[in-house]
Amino acid sequence: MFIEKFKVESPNVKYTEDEIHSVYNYETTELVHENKNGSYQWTVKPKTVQYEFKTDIRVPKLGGISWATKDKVQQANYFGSLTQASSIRVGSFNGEEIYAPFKSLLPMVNPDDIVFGGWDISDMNLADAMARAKVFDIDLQKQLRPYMESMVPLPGIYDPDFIAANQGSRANNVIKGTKKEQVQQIIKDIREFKEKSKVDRVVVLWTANTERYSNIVVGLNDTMENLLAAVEKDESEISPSTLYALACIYENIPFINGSPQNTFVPGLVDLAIKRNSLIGGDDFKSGQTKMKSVLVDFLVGAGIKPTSIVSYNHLGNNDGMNLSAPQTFRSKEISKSNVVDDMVSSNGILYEPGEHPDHVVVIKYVPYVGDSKRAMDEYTSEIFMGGKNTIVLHNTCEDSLLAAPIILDLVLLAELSTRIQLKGEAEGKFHSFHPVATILSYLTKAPLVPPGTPVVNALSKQRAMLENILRACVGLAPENNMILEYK
Ligand SMILES: NC(=O)c1ccc[n+]([C@@H]2O[C@H](COP(=O)([O-])OP(=O)(O)OC[C@H]3O[C@@H](n4cnc5c(N)ncnc54)[C@H](O)[C@@H]3O)[C@@H](O)[C@H]2O)c1
Ligand SMILES: O=P([O-])([O-])O[C@@H]1[C@@H](O)[C@H](O)[C@@H](O)[C@H](O)[C@@H]1O
Repeated sequence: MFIEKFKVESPNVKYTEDEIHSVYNYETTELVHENKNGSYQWTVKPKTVQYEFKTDIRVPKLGGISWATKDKVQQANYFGSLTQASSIRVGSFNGEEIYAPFKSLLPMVNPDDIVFGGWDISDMNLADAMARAKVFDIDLQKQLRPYMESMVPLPGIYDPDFIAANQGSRANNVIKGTKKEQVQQIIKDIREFKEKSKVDRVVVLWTANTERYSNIVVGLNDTMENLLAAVEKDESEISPSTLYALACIYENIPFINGSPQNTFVPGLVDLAIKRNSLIGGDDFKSGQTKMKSVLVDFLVGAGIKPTSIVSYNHLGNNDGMNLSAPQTFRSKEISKSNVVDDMVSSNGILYEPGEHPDHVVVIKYVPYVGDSKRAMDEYTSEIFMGGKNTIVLHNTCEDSLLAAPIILDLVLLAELSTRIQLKGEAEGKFHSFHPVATILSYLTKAPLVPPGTPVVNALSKQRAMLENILRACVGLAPENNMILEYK
């Protein structure tokens, strides 16, 4: 059964006009590794830590359509969005499992209230850009055109050294000046957008081209002080994405990197932490990699040993054209390759220390297929008694239609997470989550995490983490799938 909304009645949950306050017992474990009588022993101690959560439920104002296709009249939807189109289990009723919308857990911005704006190094209006992208059906494009042709991107920060040379022909809408002046212009743009649109909050995402990795140089971008000094000196090795992120951190506006490059150089992470300004990324987890973080988790979790993973895809959109350059492809190859590391290292029965599957990533640019990405994967694994198992997957999808709902979720969840405060029993006062937003990891290929903390890529764990944190905010226990009532 499916219900639209619910309210939690518990001594641990209090609803006021402006917030939800919950007291939550976090069940975790404390591990001790000690030498006992000459041999080391691991001791696992169950531990309960009481937290309090406060969620501001005053949802800010961040802007229905049908169209004919060759098959039917298609209604607009948010399929592919975790917050808008997935559900959570709230319990059992008369022997029936009861589910509710994921978004019913906590008040979230209504996507229809989002006002869009942004920058692009191309001055093409969004209606013509929509036509150039060839993603939407023609009847939908015709209906959207009146709303989009007046939307022209603000000039962007362009540096040909960081993206493929083939992008140069579209760079006719760029901010001139030094890097410091460019950052100041982005700040000015943000303030003017906020004033003109009358929105309450702003979230900025990098949905621009994949850049090459920035070189991490001691004295340039390794610390906050060095990075800011480098901007003052107009140092060349500071990428456009890092400059946009810097502007957002100055304005305390969440900045999320939807691409694989290392926008968040160490000095920028330092600054975000110092200013408690949310940063998140990297690289939207939308298709082939999302599947990989499910399949490898399943295989390793089943005691089957993946030994070879080959991920090939070709696509013909502008992203694919930009990725046809070695230096930008390398950024994507890194984010698509590291996604199995946590799952492999979780099973010392299958893998020796340091052992990992052969893993190859190939991306080719084939203009004819446009946004219809064709992904082909081959997973070879060792099974019982020396057997071999090979799984081959073929996956065709409009790459942009997979990414758009991910982008929406990143905006909504980043905004929501800035309204959550928490306090451990040993802490004196409430505080926000750590500004490096690990909570967004379900949506990214290469989750950005606070320095020295674990990276989790297994999709089921990422989703459970996110759902259970939001459940804790309304005093609900983690979903443990035990359903002991029926056992
Ligand atoms: N399924 C997906 O579409 C998907 C999945 C994961 C990651 N990504 C990443 O998302 C990003 C965008 O993908 P896309 O398919 O929309 O690409 P796209 O090429 O269609 O759009 C990128 C836009 O960014 C603009 N641009 C480039 N440099 C800029 C700058 N410095 N400032 C402002 N604008 C700039 C380009 O002119 C272009 O219009 C890429 O990095 C891609 O790797 C996409
Ligand atoms: O998300 P995913 O399908 O694993 O990875 C995709 C790549 O396979 C594709 O080549 C690239 O253009 C997209 O930006 C996206 O990163």
